[in-house]
Amino acid sequence: MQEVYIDLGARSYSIYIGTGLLPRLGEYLKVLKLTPRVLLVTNPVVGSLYGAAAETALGDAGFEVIRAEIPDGEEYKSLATAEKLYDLAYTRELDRRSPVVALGGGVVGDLAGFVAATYLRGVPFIQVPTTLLAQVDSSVGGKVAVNHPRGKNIIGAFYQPRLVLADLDVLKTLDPREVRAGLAEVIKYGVIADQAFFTWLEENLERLLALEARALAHAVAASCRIKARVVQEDETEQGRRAILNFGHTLGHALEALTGYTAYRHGEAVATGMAAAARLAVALGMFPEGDAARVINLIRRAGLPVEITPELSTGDLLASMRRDKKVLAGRLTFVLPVEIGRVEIVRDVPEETVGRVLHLCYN
Ligand SMILES: NC(=O)c1ccc[n+]([C@@H]2O[C@H](COP(=O)([O-])OP(=O)(O)OC[C@H]3O[C@@H](n4cnc5c(N)ncnc54)[C@H](O)[C@@H]3O)[C@@H](O)[C@H]2O)c1
Ligand SMILES: O=C(O)C(=O)C[C@@H](O)[C@H](O)[C@H](O)COP(=O)(O)O
Ligand SMILES: [Zn+2]
Repeated sequence: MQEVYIDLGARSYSIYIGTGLLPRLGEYLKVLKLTPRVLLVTNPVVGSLYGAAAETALGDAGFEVIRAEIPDGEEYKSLATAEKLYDLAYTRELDRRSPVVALGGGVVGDLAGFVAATYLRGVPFIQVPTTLLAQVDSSVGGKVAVNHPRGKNIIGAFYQPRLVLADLDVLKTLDPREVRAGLAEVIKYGVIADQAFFTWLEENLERLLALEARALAHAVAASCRIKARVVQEDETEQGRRAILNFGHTLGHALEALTGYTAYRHGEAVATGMAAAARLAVALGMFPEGDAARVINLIRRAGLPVEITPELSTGDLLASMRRDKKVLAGRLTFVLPVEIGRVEIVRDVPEETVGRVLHLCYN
């Protein structure tokens, strides 16, 4: 088992990564000084696979579990779904020390975290991420949110979990498409912060696609360490944290413009990272050979590097103008200068962005 500690003063916590952790969920919660009633938020897919194990673990430790299953899908990461959870929490008399436990991927985690941040102005929140993407990214760092129909994660908060329990065993039941989507965010860490990790990914990608245990453990822990470092430096994204948004300016536009149903988040980010690499080359910031390495690794992971043709450049630009990184109307991108280092670039000319987007249609 590996522990990654994220040092945020009073909001510090540990991320535990290893096998056999889900059956020990109750033990981990017991030391957090909570009241016994737990709201376990999951979805029908994860609930049928792991809900019973989580309930047994919590029950054995003396907790009373109220299980809430939200429908599966990004389109349900919404205020309407959150409202249903508020109703349940109120009806079942959850108090200020009743924990909300998210058992699922990033959709469950972001939504449950948003409810935990806002119900009674904040109750304890625990992340039990069950997708690769959630273990390497969404369960860590405290961004919780729901989507607006037109904009991704538009309604949200910074609200740190008290604990993250990443059990690698649960990744065995993931659909291969979800493994690939998770790898997009893993590749992101190599590009933004760690050239050696990027090279390791080039050399070990097939082991990860095959869910080889040692490779997975390394990739999850390395990713969490990078994310922890960035979040410790800039918890509420006043500046540098935005590097974690590499590939997301276009990625979020693709998700929102397709009604949150066409792309997995990781697939949209993969397309956005390929476009950002091309944009950095067009701006003379990033060597063409390095862009080719980034795009090639994304392709090898079975992820898209081209935009679905029916989305127009105009619609994409309009959506990207509403990105959260935009200040005073200036389009903002996270762009690589070398593998392992990115810069936050404001005022990228729209004409150049439009030209690069054209290169991204298949
Ligand atoms: N808060 C953050 O910092 C952050 C970071 C990255 C992504 N996100 C958000 O995370 C979301 C994407 O998360 P995701 O990729 O995990 O998608 P997801 O939550 O939709 O899960 C993907 C699919 O896998 C299924 N699933 C989950 N665990 C499983 C398991 N162990 N076995 C079998 N099936 C399983 C789910 O039911 C779902 O169908 C997006 O909303 C994105 O915006 C947030
Ligand atoms: O933790 C962060 O910071 C990130 O940007 C991680 C991203 O992978 C994630 O998709 C996040 O939810 C995007 O945040 P947003 O502020 O652009 O909505
Ligand atoms: Zn992301």
